[in-house]
Amino acid sequence: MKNEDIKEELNIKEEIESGSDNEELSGPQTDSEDEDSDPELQVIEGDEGKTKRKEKKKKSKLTPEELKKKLELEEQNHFRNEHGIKAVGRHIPNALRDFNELITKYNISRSMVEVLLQCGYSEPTPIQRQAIPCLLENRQIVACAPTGSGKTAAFLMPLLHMLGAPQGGPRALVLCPTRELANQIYREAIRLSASTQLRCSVIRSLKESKIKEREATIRKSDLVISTPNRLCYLLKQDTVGINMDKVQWLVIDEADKLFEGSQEEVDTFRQQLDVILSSCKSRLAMFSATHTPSIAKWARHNMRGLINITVGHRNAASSSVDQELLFCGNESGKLVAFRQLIQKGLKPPVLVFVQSKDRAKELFKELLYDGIQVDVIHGDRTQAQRDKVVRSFRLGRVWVLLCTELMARGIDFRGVNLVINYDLPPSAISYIHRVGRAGRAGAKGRAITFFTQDDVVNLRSIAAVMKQSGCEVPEYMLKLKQNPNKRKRLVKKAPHRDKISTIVKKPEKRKLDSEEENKTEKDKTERISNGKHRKQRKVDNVNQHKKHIKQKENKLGNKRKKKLGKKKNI
Ligand SMILES: Nc1ncnc2c1ncn2[C@@H]1O[C@H](COP(=O)(O)OP(=O)(O)OP(=O)(O)O)[C@@H](O)[C@H]1O
Repeated sequence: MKNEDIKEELNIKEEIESGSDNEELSGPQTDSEDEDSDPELQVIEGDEGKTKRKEKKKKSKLTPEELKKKLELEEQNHFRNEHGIKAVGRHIPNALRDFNELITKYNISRSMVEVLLQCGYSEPTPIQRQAIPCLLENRQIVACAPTGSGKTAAFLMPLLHMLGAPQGGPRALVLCPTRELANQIYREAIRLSASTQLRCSVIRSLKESKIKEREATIRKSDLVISTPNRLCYLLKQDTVGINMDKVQWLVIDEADKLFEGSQEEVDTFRQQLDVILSSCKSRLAMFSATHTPSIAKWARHNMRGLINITVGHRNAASSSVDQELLFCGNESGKLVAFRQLIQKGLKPPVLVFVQSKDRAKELFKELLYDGIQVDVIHGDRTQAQRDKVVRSFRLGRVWVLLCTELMARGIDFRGVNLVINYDLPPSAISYIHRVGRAGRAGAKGRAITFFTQDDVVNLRSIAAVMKQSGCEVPEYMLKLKQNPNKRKRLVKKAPHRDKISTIVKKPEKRKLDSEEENKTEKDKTERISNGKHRKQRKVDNVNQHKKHIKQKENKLGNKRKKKLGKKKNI
């Protein structure tokens, strides 16, 4: 399947991103400010066809300085091509050759770079090569790079350098969609800021009793990490005196997630973003492994001097994950297939995705006594339980972690060998993030996606993503007919599936039970009152029968008396 088809499948229109050199941070940009209408705009990409187009440009004589610039640009183009980096915008900073350049060119302290090396980061990943210099040169960016490619350090590293010495009070904010991810980013921030005096904090608890305490911590922090909900809640508290005036940088991780969902959810996030942006005048950077038209449009209109960075193919699954589809027929077939995988021997850690909290609970009940160290995480568990499960999984105490979409984005569990999509993901975007929990930081991983006859509607887009990342997919899947309306509905509401259970059904009893359940209250009272009538009728009948016997007895008695009387009279 061609690249264009995949974009169509993902419902993603290729948009022409624009940039402006104007360093003002807000105010709308006109749509005419696109790359074609701007002769100064650089388009740097891994596609040779586009570079050839540039060669056709006027062949005027260049001054030595212009020639030097041109050669440097060509060299940079080549370097970016080698690393699959595409950048669109004006005056794009050169990509990093190595971490040493941070010291020589950007004055980053040697101790900070040494921390990177201690973390095992011997050389920058492609997204780090391009995003770090952009942020260090104060450019607003929208960055799209594969799952597990080091986007977190790509924004934390420059933020921590730019914050410099601690000043007490938030000057950089990182927003992300889940608390688990916020905790993870916080941990990475602590690790990377080890050589500094900077204070980092994550907004965790919103219990009334804890607000004051949390507020005090945040007031002292230089870098704050939060979900939008929690931050907005804190900002709305009358008592809270968090000053956001000093915030210079706002980073939105998993940005497309916060811009997706129902219209209501998107509107809520945009309102939250407005609240946050109105309380600070910061520069903005957005990161994700997937990119949608809505985010491109929003960024084009709200981010001045924007640079769009893409690594590899946009909206592609990580090429280091070996992906396969497994037809299971129906829901009970899935459980059989899962148990067969266990029998063959699963190599932990394994992540298993299901579509809802209820299904996560059902599958957990089923697997609890299967002899594997299994646990479950979903939105109905308390924060303490969720934290404990994540910790146990990281420590290897839990081998198989059952989870919902909650864990699909951003979560970095070292060495996840296998991701099982027990339920087919609702969209290709969700699929990319779920399978991206394996095969991180260059490691190899595997993903198995179960599907049944009912899942065919979503299969083509997922098969297309698989094919693009080099996996084998049956040809017929790429030609399956699609129903866009049904697909959209599935993204909003998970399809109905039979309960995950191997408990043997007792059809007769179950039928009676379900009949009972289906009865309305009126039916039930009618039945009760009918019952009463029947009982009453029975009593009445018995009484009548007794009366009748008595009457007969009486009659007989009278006859006898008369007879006796006659005899006495003789
Ligand atoms: N330069 C580097 N060299 C080696 N490993 C790195 C480097 N940068 C980051 N990593 C490691 O790569 C792993 C994935 O990084 P990270 O979680 O930032 O990925 P991501 O791109 O944000 O993924 P996702 O899209 O799933 O959120 C982490 O374990 C991190 O420690």
